[in-house]
Amino acid sequence: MITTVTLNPAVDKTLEIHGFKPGVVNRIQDSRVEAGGKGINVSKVVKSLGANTLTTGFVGGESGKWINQCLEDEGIQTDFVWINQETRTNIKIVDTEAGIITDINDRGKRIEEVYLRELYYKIKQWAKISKVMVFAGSIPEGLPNTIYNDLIQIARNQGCKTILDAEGDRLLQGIDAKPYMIKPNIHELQSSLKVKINDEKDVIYYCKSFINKGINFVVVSMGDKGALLVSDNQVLKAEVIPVEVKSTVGAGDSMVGAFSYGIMKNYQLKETFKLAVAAATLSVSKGTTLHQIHEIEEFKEQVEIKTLR
Ligand SMILES: Nc1ncnc2c1ncn2[C@@H]1O[C@H](COP(=O)(O)OP(=O)(O)O)[C@@H](O)[C@H]1O
Ligand SMILES: O=P(O)(O)OC[C@H]1O[C@](O)(COP(=O)(O)O)[C@@H](O)[C@@H]1O
Repeated sequence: MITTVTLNPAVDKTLEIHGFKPGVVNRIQDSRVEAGGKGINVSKVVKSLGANTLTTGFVGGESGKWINQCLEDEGIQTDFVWINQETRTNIKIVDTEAGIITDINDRGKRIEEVYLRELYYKIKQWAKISKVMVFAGSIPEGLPNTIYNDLIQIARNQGCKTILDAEGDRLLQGIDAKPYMIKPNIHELQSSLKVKINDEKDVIYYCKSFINKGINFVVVSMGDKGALLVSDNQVLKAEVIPVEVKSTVGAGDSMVGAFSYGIMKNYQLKETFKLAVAAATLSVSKGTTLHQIHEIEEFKEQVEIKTLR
């Protein structure tokens, strides 16, 4: 089983506006709401691939109940810690004229110590029966900066392989706990390390520094420039598959979902990378809803992976 942990889930509200402009009245053409947050999106992809998945983290209020219900309806097992505050709503504005997406993410409500203790307990229990555990997304106020480091250690001590998708200090602190895999996007890599990345050689250089710290492999997604995978003895590059973009929200989460699946199944890295690019491409062209496995498989045929080293 694959367990995903979202410390800061969200109701994702997407607004499609043709020619969005700040400072004037904008008219919405179309809108939709989805259960979101990085780990939750990962679970949706795992479910689409046909594997069992459970999702945990903090939720509360009517939004929390709604998220929980959506996930259960999709066949995703849930075991959230229920807080006495409302789960956040994140707004995504899709400008259908310019093809630009603007994310407006709420910070999320403060988490009290008592809820954190409950989460630690749940992580330990689920890690015992999970092959892979995914930690993804921002952290709400009230949680220590070392939270991902602590949780990864708990999961690893139970024999679970871990994946971390975070940014800034949370990513760097988490890396010290030696997760099996990390997946920053190129912007997160730059901002976390406070460096300017000029080309692929730079990406590979920084990924190698993580490998030297005990990470098994690093995937850096680069939006419409594709993705790089760096391990101890391989550097792979995936080209992007040109598609009509519906929304890039959750594209990286789809990659992580497919990687967690491939790791659980002990697939070859190259094979898993193909699956991940296919899942991300499908998400870009159709959004972060549940997909059919054959739709992912169809894109997989088109994925080209080059071996750089
Ligand atoms: N415009 C696009 N067209 C086709 N594929 C895309 C596009 N943007 C992203 N992807 C695919 O999704 C993957 C993850 O996207 P990225 O935006 O880097 O992730 P994140 O959501 O973490 O920021 C990319 O490596 C690529 O395979
Ligand atoms: O926890 P964060 O960093 O605020 O991100 C939460 C948002 O990220 C998402 O998981 C999408 O991921 P990306 O922004 O990486 O595409 C949304 O579902 C959610 O609103």
